[in-house]
Amino acid sequence: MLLENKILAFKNLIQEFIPQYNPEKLDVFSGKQSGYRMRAEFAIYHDNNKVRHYTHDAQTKERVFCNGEFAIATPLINQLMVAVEEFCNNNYTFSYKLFQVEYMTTTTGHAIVSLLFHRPLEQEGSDLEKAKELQNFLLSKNFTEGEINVILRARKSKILVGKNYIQEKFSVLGNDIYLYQAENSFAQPNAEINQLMLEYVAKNSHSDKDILELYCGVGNFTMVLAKTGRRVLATEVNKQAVDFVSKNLAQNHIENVQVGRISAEEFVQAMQKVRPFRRLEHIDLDSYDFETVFVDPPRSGLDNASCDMISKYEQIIYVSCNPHTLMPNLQYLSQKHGYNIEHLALFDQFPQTPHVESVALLRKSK
Ligand SMILES: C[S@@+](CC[C@H](N)C(=O)[O-])C[C@H]1O[C@@H](n2cnc3c(N)ncnc32)[C@H](O)[C@@H]1O
Repeated sequence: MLLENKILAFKNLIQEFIPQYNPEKLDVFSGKQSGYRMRAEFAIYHDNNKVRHYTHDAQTKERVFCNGEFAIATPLINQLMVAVEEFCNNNYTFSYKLFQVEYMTTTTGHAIVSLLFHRPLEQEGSDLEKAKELQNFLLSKNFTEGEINVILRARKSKILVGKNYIQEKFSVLGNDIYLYQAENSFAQPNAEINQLMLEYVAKNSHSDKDILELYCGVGNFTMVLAKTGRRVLATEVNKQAVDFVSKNLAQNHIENVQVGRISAEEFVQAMQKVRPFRRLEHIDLDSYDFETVFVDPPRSGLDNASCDMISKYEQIIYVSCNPHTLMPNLQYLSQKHGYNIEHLALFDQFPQTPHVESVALLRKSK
């Protein structure tokens, strides 16, 4: 889908849900049209003892084979895909129950290749050996000077050769940010656009008081908010992601952030003192003086209780990957809680697809 059409669709939603906002004030950020996807997953088709990567066409739902020809993915993913097929086809007794392969890459040249099987894995035997062989085979191709990590997964078992995370680097308004991105935790798929979003947030989140962050993942935005706010309380439901926030804070020498492993819905209850949570025992909630709330929810957006909770604060920064849930949330926050929508920005994080990312800046009307 062309960017112009996405902008038009976004502006139509603005007019439908928040007609008080002038759509011409929409900022638009775009980047590379191909080679932008840092992570991708493919299903595996078995064809006469050969494996083939495929995905589905979004419109026709038909299988599209894409060995090395998945234009929106990074060149490294495409190179790895060809090599993984070569290895699997030369080792078909290893790959015969393979059903999915996932690739994660960074701009710094690191990669994780995860192979998912419908069969038990031999932890000590040939599967471990094959995983090591695969890693050596991929490294021998000299696609990158970075690390290549290999993971085999099956029901209730996993074989790891290397690490389950890779280090990404962003440069935001002159500051370098290092970010471990972990297998099985969320990572923004488009590094170029993520960098633009980080800069946008850095420019618009200055606070002399504290910042509350919900849905922080491994701390992608947290590292920026730590620089723009006095203190940050970041929360996230995924345990592995929370562990990586701590690692990311440490590698960036950040000390003004606390992290809580709690769902956004439970955090609403914690703030309303409905019940105490052992997982928040290390945090003195009453010591925080929040001025800004930063949210980056999944596609489902925020429920009304979460909107009601965050509406106690002066400023809201809302990052969304789904305009169809963002807009009703903005309507609710402005109509029920008197927020002024100061700015909307659209980021073309997923060129050649209908999806967009957007950021809304809201402030309590005086
Ligand atoms: C769109 S991702 C954003 C992550 C992070 N802000 C980033 O930029 O990488 C949404 C995150 O919300 C987390 N999540 C999903 N449902 C949640 C919930 N009910 N409460 C708290 N976090 C949740 C997911 O694990 C994921 O890390």
